[in-house]
Parts: sequence; structure tokens; C-alpha cells
Amino acid sequence: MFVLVNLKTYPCDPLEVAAAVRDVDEETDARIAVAPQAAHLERVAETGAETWAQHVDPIDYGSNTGHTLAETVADAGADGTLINHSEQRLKLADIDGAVRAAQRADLETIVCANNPAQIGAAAALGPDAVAVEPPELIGTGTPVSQADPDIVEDAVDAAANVDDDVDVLCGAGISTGDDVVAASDLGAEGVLLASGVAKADDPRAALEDLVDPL
Ligand SMILES: O=C(CO)COP(=O)(O)O
Repeated sequence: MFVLVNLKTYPCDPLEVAAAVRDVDEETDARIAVAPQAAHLERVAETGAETWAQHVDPIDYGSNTGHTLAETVADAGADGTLINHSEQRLKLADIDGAVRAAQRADLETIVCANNPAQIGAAAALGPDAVAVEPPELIGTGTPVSQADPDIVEDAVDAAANVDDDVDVLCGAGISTGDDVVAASDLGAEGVLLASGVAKADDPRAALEDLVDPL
């Protein structure tokens, strides 16, 4: 299972979480990575943790003030990027452009989507993976894998109908090892989570709990 921890703009210490991600990753068969804010990418990557960006823009080098260029993200040490997170929504053409920009910079890609129909559209754009995250469950602590199992199974089917090579993750409310096992049982190849680790008093213990049953 792939466990990707999105730090959003939570007031956590990104280097503390990154060190925990690096260490717990070495102790488990699961793959664990962290997605800090863009300004923290380089320092987080230097910890040795697998590092992802939260977003890249559908742009090339040039006059794009305030944008995030995929090549700069890769130069900072990121291995991949989220695209179209529920809190950073893009138009379809811009999701496509962001996937192309990330691929140009050799970044792995996960395109997020709200529901199975969007997952099918996202899979058609050829990312490495898609992630279904019902917005109403994000940040609630109610795990999608238990609160809405059908949406995960339907997302897995929707992606497979378009392209069998596109992995499916699920996210929203995931915070325990049981939630991760439930996601795996529904056919997800990973989970995307934030508050369960970023807001935990002890992020390392939270991560250990997440991968303990794997
Ligand atoms: O948006 C999410 C991950 O990208 C999910 O957030 P929570 O894990 O806080 O529900």
C-alpha cells in the first residue's frame, strides 16, 4: 500500500513529519511519502523522505508570476505531485496540462477527484494514479473506506474501465491502520491522508499505527 501524507498548510513541523515518514517507511512493506507546502519541498526532500508536491501548474518556463513550475518542484527534490486536490481544483484542460507538465519534469502524478465519474475522466488523462476523496468527508475523521465503501469500489472500477495501469488511492478521514486495511480490501492501492498525521500530537506514532497491520 502507498500511504501519502498531505501536510496541506497545517501548522505542523514538516521536517519532524518527514523524518518519521523516512524512518517508518524503512520499517514497513508499505511505501510512505509526504507532501509538504511548496516552500518546504527542498528541506523535506533533504531528510531522505519520499517527497511530493501538493500541486503543479499547467505551465512551462516563462512569465507565470506566482505559479508552481514542475521542473522547479523536481529540482527541489520532489518525486511526484498531486494534481487537482479538492482544495486546489483545476479545469479539465488545466488538469491535463498539469499532468503533461509533471511528466515533462519526470514527476510521478496522482490526480484527485471527488467521485467515480471524475475518476474515470482523470484516468483518461494518463496519470500514474488517481485518488478519490469525497470532499464532505475530508478532515472529518470519518474514514471514506468505512463511511462510503461504494465510492471506493466504484472508483476502482471506473479507473480500470479506462486504463488498467492507473492505480487508485482513496482519501478523506483515514487515520488508523484499520482504515487502511479497509481501503485495501475495497481495491485501493493506497491512501491519501492529512489530519490523522499532520494534526496528531505524535505524528510518528500515528504513522506507525497506520502501517501496523500491513
Ligand atoms: O484531503 C485529504 C488528503 O489530501 C484528506 O484529508 P484528511 O485526512 O484530513 O481527511
